Amino acid sequence: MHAVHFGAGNIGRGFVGLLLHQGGYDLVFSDVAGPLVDAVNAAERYTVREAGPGGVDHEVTGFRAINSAEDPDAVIDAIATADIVTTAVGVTVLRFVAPLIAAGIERRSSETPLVVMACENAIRATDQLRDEVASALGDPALLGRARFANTAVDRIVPAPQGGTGIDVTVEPYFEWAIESTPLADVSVHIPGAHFVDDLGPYIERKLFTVNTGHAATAYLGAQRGHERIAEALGDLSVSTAVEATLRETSAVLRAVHGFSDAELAEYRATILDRFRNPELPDTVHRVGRQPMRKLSRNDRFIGPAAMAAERGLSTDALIGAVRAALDFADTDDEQAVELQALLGAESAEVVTSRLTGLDNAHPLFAAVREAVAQRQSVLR
Ligand SMILES: NC(=O)C1=CN([C@@H]2O[C@H](COP(=O)(O)OP(=O)(O)OC[C@H]3O[C@@H](n4cnc5c(N)ncnc54)[C@H](O)[C@@H]3O)[C@@H](O)[C@H]2O)C=CC1
Ligand SMILES: O=P(O)(O)OC[C@H]1O[C@](O)(CO)[C@@H](O)[C@@H]1O
Repeated sequence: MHAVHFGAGNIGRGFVGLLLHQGGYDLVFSDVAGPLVDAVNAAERYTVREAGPGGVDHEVTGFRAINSAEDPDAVIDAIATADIVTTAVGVTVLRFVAPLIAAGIERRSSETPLVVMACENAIRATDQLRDEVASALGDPALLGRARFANTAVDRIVPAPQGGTGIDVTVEPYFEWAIESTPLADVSVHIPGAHFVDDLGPYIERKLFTVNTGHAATAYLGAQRGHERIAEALGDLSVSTAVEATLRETSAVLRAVHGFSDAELAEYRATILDRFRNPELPDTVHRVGRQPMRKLSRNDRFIGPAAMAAERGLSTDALIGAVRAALDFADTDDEQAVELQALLGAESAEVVTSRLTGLDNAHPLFAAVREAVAQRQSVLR
């Protein structure tokens, strides 16, 4: 059995690659970063080190890497005979990998369908990938040669702290939830993954708790001058605001999906403990990366805040986190630079609709516009 995984980065090596290896798949990583591809090919094994209580080390072997920018044909060949294709490249990059997956599907001769799963922080990321693959296929009927399953992946994998090796440090916790219905006629061996009929509640609970909470910690922490996530949560003003933000998203999750107060409270507490892990070298810059994506319509802030506003639930803490995100001016982050330029160039009304995709009649619009106007008054 073999799997092709796009994106040999943090989650690719530290989570998806590790679990596929444990499931018995040989791994072909596909990446566009030349030095990373070379480093993967120079190694016979790498270590995934779980940092924190109960953490153990895992060895990954049986892998190689292909530079898809230099040798796309080799990637297409690998997909043509693969059992599984996964991605962890960032949701905005899916459209660039889709043509390679489509070409691999066209080149397949096996009767067994190819399993395709996008492991990105976004709702229905695999559906987005499937649509891109469909439009890249010469004959749309060939889509029947693949099975596309949405997933929710959860493990904190910080960026490596210097060095050129491919070992990776992760938290001990992980969760990989996979939609089972599209996979009814194929077998997938991933130990530790769990298969669910309806992924909707899982992905929204994950994105609107883990990712809302993590990003809120990053933006509120950066606003108060903190560098590390664990250190930011040690600041009572940050932890109080983050907890209030997550109480608001929990209220939405309870209203929409029927989770109980007790299970949501336990989920929030576990997550905040994970963020506080002092052994994880995680920074506000990594967790806050790409603020425009994070402020988009269906993502971790505007998604739950819109759902709350539509139901007459409180959004004050979520708007506070959005206000902090608007302050995120990391000059090394392309989207942070673009965001600050947009804030300086356009009216609050225009910034709000471009950034969030909200209609100005939406019940959340005025509160976001007010946060934007506040940020602009500081900038001008
Ligand atoms: N790091 C984490 O803790 C988690 C990350 N995720 C999601 O996983 C995805 C990846 O995140 P990270 O691994 O942290 O980022 P990363 O930046 O460490 O890795 C992404 C990799 O994708 C590669 N890449 C970019 N364009 C590509 C292309 N066209 N073809 C092949 N490879 C390409 C990059 O060179 C890089 O090595 C994101 O969607 C993120 O939201 C999800 C859960 C946890
Ligand atoms: O910032 P992104 O790309 O959405 O993904 C990283 C996020 O995903 C997580 O791993 C949570 O699963 C956090 O580490 C982090 O907040």
